Amino acid sequence: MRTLPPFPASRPRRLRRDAFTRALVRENRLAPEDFIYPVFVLEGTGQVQDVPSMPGVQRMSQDMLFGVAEQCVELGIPVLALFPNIDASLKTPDGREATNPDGLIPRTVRALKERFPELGVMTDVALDPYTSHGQDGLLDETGYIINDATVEVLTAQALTHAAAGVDIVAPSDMMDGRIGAIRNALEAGGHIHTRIMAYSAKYASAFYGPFRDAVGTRGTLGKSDKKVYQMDPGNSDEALREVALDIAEGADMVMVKPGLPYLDIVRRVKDEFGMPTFAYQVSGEYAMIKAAAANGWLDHDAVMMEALLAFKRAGADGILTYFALDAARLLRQR
Ligand SMILES: NCc1[nH]cc(CCC(=O)O)c1CC(=O)O
Ligand SMILES: [Mg+2]
Repeated sequence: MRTLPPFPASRPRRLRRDAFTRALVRENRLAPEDFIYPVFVLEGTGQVQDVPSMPGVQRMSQDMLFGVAEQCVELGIPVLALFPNIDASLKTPDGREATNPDGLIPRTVRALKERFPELGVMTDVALDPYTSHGQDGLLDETGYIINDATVEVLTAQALTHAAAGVDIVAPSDMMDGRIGAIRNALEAGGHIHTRIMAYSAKYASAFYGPFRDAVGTRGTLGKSDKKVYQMDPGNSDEALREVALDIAEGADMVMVKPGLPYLDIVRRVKDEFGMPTFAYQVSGEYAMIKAAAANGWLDHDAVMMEALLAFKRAGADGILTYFALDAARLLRQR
């Protein structure tokens, strides 16, 4: 950092005096194009269910999702991220429904791409919504989550989504080597345009609770955790190794998750690799802001925009956020 002329030549407050100079020198800005909107999909028609731990978020059937997709297009939100709420009767220990070409997600992808070709669609590659135990992979007889056999299923799942026409697959499982396996299979299958957004540095976080309500894995997972594959919250250098591996294996974009408590990781990843870098403002972060605002303890819109701007300042190119519609609407009004 250059040495500055001392006070009173330097008066940093000069540039803060008026809104016009604040705007002129502002280093980071939010735009609707920064957002990816995660949505929860259900079977059926005309279905809309509130998620109590995520006020303002609803699971909905495909037909109800079209209205949301339309709003994204109107507001300039570039991508919808789909997460399924799978019927309990379809959950098995091996999560085989995840590779059903006529499953809920492939059908939803086809329907969305047909009606809204200009809207990007991203899908989650992971087994947790499909397994009867709620883990993101297959278990051995001791209950350990097996890596390589899981990668095979994830690869089949990603191919199923690609065949349905998805634009971006986003493996959120944290198995080793899955990015390379998926990339090779996509190339071999002629899906050369399918982008991979890798959940590269995904931590074993307690902030995912409300999401597990939304996809219905809170019950299946029970008291188990995901610490044998998701990262330890104490680690930072390890995130760089994870990101390096995913880039080497063929990730187009990388992600850090959760968001706000992990902005130091976002900054390190962006500085080290200069890759398109995303952050996931997860369900627990959303729920905290909603709960405080509902109590009148925080100003909802102000805190929402400040938190989202903080991601940009930390170096994120985009943010997965349940606030996408609200924030994009506010940005429109300004
Ligand atoms: N593959 C599971 C998955 N994909 C996205 C989230 C969390 C998203 C959120 O909390 O908003 C999770 C939860 C988990 O790992 O248990
Ligand atoms: Mg990894």
